[in-house]
Amino acid sequence: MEKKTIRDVDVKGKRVLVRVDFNVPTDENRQITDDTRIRAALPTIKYLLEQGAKVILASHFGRPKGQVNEKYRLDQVAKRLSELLGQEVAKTSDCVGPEAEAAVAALAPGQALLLENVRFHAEEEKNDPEFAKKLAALADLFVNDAFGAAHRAHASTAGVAQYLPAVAGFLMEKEISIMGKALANPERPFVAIIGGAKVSDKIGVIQNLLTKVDTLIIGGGMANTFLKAQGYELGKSLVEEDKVQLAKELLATAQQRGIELLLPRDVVVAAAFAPDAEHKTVAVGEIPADWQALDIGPATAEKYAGVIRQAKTVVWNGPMGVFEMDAFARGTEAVAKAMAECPGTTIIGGGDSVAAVEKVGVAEKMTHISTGGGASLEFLEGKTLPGVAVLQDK
Ligand SMILES: Nc1ncnc2c1ncn2[C@@H]1O[C@H](COP(=O)(O)OP(=O)(O)O)[C@@H](O)[C@H]1O
Ligand SMILES: O=C(OP(=O)(O)O)[C@H](O)COP(=O)(O)O
Repeated sequence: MEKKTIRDVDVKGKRVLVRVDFNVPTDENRQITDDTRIRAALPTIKYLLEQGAKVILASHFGRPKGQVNEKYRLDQVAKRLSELLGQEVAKTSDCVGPEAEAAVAALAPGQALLLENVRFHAEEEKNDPEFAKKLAALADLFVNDAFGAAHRAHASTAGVAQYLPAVAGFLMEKEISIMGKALANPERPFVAIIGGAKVSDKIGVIQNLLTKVDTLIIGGGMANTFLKAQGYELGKSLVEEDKVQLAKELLATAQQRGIELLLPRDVVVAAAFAPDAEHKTVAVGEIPADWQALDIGPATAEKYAGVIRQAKTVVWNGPMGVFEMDAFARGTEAVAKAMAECPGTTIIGGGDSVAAVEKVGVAEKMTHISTGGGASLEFLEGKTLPGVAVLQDK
């Protein structure tokens, strides 16, 4: 369903409440270590300012559990945003109440302010209607640009839309249109690569993708459970014993539907789960009893890369191995490089895979890198995201 966006409404002179996801990583000195999410919201913010709107930004930051916590104030974010916009962005010390109301009343068209962390109020995550009403009372229009938080049915992501007309910002529009098109109407061959630690985290994603893709590539720790389902011995590798039966069913489903499901044929095994552990490449049938598989092997990586390069649409979520340790990062790097070489639509679904493409230095080569980890997973599961559902249809 196509959603109305800020292009479809008149915003001139209006007070516009924009929910953004400024939940950025910071270091121990509260300095922002990656401002991607702030940059990603700039097109929406700049457009609204240029159109003469009064822009009121709201975001969560961390998980302060409904209480004021100095560690989770948004001052650094307001500072960085001011630098990126080239204009001062005021910041309030609470997201509702007299100070916030006064700050909004003082806004001129073309000015922006950032409200304090909405999660300082327990009512936010409870999606409390009275709290949503207070937030809504600050504005004339609600714009949701927080794709990364769109899987949360909270007051500032969903509740406010009960009281204000609600439309999508440009980031939200981009996320749902690129990933939506890939799922609904992909150019084929459509290849999905799913990795990461556990099958249990991605059951829904695999099930949904098995109704859409031509080829499903599986790597990372979760591949072990599938290999176990095929009868291989995995030694000390991470295997979810209680998911082996499910893996068998998923393998059968793929076969029935004529979907190619690729699993590792060789793996890098290590004598211990450590960066400097002794390691070697073996065929999947030859994993020593005391060793563990921590990466896909070179033959598997080459096979996967070949399939990825030929694809017209590729979606990737989750690393192929323990890529944080250099010795077990080759498989993930090979997938990242193949994605960069693929001339089709290439989509990275958040989480660790984003870190992997950045490490390899190929982030700019991707068609789209989602700003949401959990949100993109739920999107790929085919779920309706609450923060999207509340927006007006076109
Ligand atoms: N073979 C493996 N054995 C153990 N852990 C693995 C293996 N392959 C990948 N991992 C781990 O999986 C983690 C990422 O999993 P996950 O959180 O599911 O991915 P994402 O964040 O991309 O969704 C990484 O920390 C990585 O080290
Ligand atoms: O960082 C986020 O999620 P992500 O790590 O899954 O991308 C979002 O800002 C959502 O945060 P939350 O998981 O505390 O609701």
